[in-house]
Amino acid sequence: MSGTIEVRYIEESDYGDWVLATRRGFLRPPVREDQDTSVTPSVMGIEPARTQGAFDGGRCVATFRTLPRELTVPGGAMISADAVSSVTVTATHRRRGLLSRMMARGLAAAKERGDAVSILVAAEYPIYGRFGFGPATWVTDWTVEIPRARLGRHELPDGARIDLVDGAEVRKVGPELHERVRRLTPGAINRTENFWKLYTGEVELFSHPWTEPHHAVYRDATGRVDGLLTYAIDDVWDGKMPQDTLTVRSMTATTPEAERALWRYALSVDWVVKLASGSRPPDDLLPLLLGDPRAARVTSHADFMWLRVLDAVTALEARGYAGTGELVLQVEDADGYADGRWRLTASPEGGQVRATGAEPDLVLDVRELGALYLGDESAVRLAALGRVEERRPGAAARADALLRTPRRPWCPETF
Ligand SMILES: CC(=O)SCCNC(=O)CCNC(=O)[C@H](O)C(C)(C)COP(=O)(O)OP(=O)(O)OC[C@H]1O[C@@H](n2cnc3c(N)ncnc32)[C@H](O)[C@@H]1OP(=O)(O)O
Repeated sequence: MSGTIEVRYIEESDYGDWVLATRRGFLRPPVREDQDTSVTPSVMGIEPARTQGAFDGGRCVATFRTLPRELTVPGGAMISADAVSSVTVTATHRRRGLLSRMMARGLAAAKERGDAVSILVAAEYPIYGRFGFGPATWVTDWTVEIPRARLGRHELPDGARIDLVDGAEVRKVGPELHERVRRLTPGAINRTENFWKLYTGEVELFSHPWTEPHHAVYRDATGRVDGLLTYAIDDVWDGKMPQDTLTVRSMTATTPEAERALWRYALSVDWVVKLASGSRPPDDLLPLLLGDPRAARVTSHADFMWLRVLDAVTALEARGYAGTGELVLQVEDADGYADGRWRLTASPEGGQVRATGAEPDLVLDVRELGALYLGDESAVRLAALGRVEERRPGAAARADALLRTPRRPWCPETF
């Protein structure tokens, strides 16, 4: 019975047991006695005050933690986000309400701290809607058949260059580059020092054995680092013919020039016949950069970052709006956090949100607000699905004109 199981914030003395529980929950092989997992908590950046465990007879059987993150919203502002991670329940203890208990406590703590939203990367689609989260960003993975791509000859812009660098150099230039990338990318979050250590293999997580990747840095004519591509290449030969695949681990850039140049570089490495793009924004330049876009086949297209609005006023006032207009939204939130009827007055100068008694234009659950918030989902589409109720004709289209963004939001990493 879940009543006999204690759900609580952990202490340092729980670290070892808690880490083993996350491994069990994520179905990783059991740890042998001679294997040392003691470094894992510091690499993961565990903060006991934000880390819960469920304990049955003193043994950890469920895990849940949150990370303090800044989330870029449309318009370029950054809001404080409670990033949920390491959610597991051991197979013997599933479906007894342990996730529900940890989530209820986690969301209450985030609201109390003043976080405007909670975010997470969902392992499976059906898990988090019931807790008020909606899919806010999506990702597409492509596989490019390079011999069919018709890339043509191409030059770097005058004075620009691409250099292969080692992990130490990435730790020097990567953080500053990402600070610029994330300001330009609604849906992106800040990266910690630990992120860069893991990215470059300076430290390793016991659960993720490391293989050294290649790093290519794009510099513009002034020497400014505008892009970073990290990739691995396998070494496959068929008789005397190379059949290598280049797999992108990460690619971010601050300018379209850098992005185009890094894709072209990756698509023109000798011996490589296939490129696996990794998870990209669905409107990535990649397919249309090819002479034959059909050479890029979609290998996966799925929801990625889910978002739960905790404070409708702060969240909606923080983001930018392309158009000018007013909208009365009735947000239904069973947990009460974002519940209310809100009048949004938006213009390119910003948004103002006030509680109102006026008739609503749209009635929607907080999940749908999460899906709409970063500009990715369409209110017209949700209305057609019956998930947003349009009380005034044309209100969903007006909402789209205010909320949607020219490029789709994207979160470049799992957290
Ligand atoms: C942000 C991240 O870390 S994502 C990683 C999530 N973790 C995983 O996927 C690891 C494998 N799965 C698990 O560990 C567990 O199944 C969890 C954490 C997903 C769910 O934990 P549980 O304690 O079983 O969830 P809980 O009992 O609170 O379920 C609440 C409700 O959600 C439903 N639910 C929970 N998980 C799922 C799921 N994977 N698919 C569909 N429904 C689900 C339950 O059926 C229940 O519904 P009900 O109230 O109508 O009966």
